[in-house]
Amino acid sequence: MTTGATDMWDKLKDLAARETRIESLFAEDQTRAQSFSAQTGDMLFDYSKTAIDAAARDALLDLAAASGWEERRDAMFSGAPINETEGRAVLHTALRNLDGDPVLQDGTDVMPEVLAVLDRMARFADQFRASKITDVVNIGIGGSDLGPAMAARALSPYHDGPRVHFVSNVDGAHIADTLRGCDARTTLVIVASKTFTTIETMTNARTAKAWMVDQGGDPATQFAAVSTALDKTEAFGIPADRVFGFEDWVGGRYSMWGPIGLSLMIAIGPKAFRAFLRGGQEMDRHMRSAKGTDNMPLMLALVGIWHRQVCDYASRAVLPYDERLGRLPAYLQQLEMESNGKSVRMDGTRLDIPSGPIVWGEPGTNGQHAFYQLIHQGTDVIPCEFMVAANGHEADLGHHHDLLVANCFAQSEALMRGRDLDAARAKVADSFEGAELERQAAHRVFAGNRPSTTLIYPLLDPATLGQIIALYEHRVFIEGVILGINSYDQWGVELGKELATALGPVVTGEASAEDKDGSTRQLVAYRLAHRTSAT
Ligand SMILES: O=P(O)(O)OC[C@H]1O[C@H](O)[C@H](O)[C@@H](O)[C@@H]1O
Repeated sequence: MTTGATDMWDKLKDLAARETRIESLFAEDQTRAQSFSAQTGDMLFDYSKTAIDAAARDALLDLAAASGWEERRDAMFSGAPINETEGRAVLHTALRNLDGDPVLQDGTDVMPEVLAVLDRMARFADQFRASKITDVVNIGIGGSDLGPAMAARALSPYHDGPRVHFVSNVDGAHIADTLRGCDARTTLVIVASKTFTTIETMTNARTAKAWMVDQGGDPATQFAAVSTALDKTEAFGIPADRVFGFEDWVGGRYSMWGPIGLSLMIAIGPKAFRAFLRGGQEMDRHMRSAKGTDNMPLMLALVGIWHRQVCDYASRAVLPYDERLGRLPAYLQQLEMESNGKSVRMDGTRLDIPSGPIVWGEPGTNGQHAFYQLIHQGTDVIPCEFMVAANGHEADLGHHHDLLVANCFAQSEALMRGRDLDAARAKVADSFEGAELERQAAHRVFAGNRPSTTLIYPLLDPATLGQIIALYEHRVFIEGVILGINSYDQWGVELGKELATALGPVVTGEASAEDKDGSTRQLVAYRLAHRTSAT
């Protein structure tokens, strides 16, 4: 790290060491809520309930400027190979560039092909939406599963096509439980895999094919594929007219905007799918044009940097007050942790500050009755990222939504304000006295001063979901640039895959475990001793 950069981090650490009381920032600045928020369109991102004050924000903005994130952004959009360890461009934004402005990759405009594939997807989706098909089974994992699975659930009010199911796990339970509810004669299977080599997906795809043949369906007309590896889809026996290709400049966890989103498009229809893309495109435009504190992805990223790398909080909770965003935390886990969970910088040197945080969460209000205890009173500070719509889709259940919103706002207020010892004493004064009162009161103290942000929007419609996902993608990108890491590779997933391949014949007894460690040998021995069937 350069001396200048070290100084910036040191300055930020000093600013964090002041242990600012968040509530007092509101007392000092009547306009704090407005000035520590960013807005784009109807969407509001409020980060005023954090300890970031004007000095801290300026220092964070200096850090961002020094990282050269804007040049890096422009390089990304212009098709430069910013994924330097794999020598690839990062152009998932082209998939939502609906107006078709040229995007050059190696001197060739990718947009005609992108838009042609989108049109083909739409024709295909319309054809199956109007057919006898009752069920669509998307077989994929990681980036070939989480995006469409998350969005199909998020956008269920727009779902007017066949049922969609998502099978990812190599655990036979997943495909078995899914296919049990489907009729092989009216089911479309989409095999979604960027590489078309992923063991889970290929195993599930072969099982689904055998099931279809066995149950009277026709894989020749009821299978489709989404991949960058067209030779492999052909070898699997899927005719070219039912294969949707994309290029290696789309990372797996950034791929739901293109053909990987086919299952979603069949569920909600091409029009709603395009609205989703349009939302993403709007966020791209905002991220490319809004300056400084007006730039929502930049501010979301800087809040992330402040909490993880400056304040050293190890995790962040994503807490959507929206039941339909139940898979968003899992989606963001891949997006954020696979992108920024790196210990080595782009130049091969060691990262000497923390990598990206642990991302986790569940929808509210459910989490309130489960793990929020620790967020409020545990010894670790966990920055919370709340999100909520001003309106629900259930017009006749407006009172539910009122309660949902009230709970969301109450949590950020409670985290910030806490409850001091006097207030805790007052709570129990009627029931206890003396030493017992003190003891009981101590348990009811909330330290408060726990940071949170809130993202709020009118309604979770397709365009809004597109905005949210693109917002988080850009946040990950900017954080990655500031850390100096490559957010677009994932070498950390390789070793386990290699060892699993080697262990395949060991766990069936065909190969010896003798070169393994004692624990692995014990586990293999247990498995073989208790194995009831050889399949
Ligand atoms: O789409 P596929 O090639 O089947 O890859 C599916 C997933 O598996 C890999 O192990 C990567 O960790 C993910 O980034 C990827 O999304």
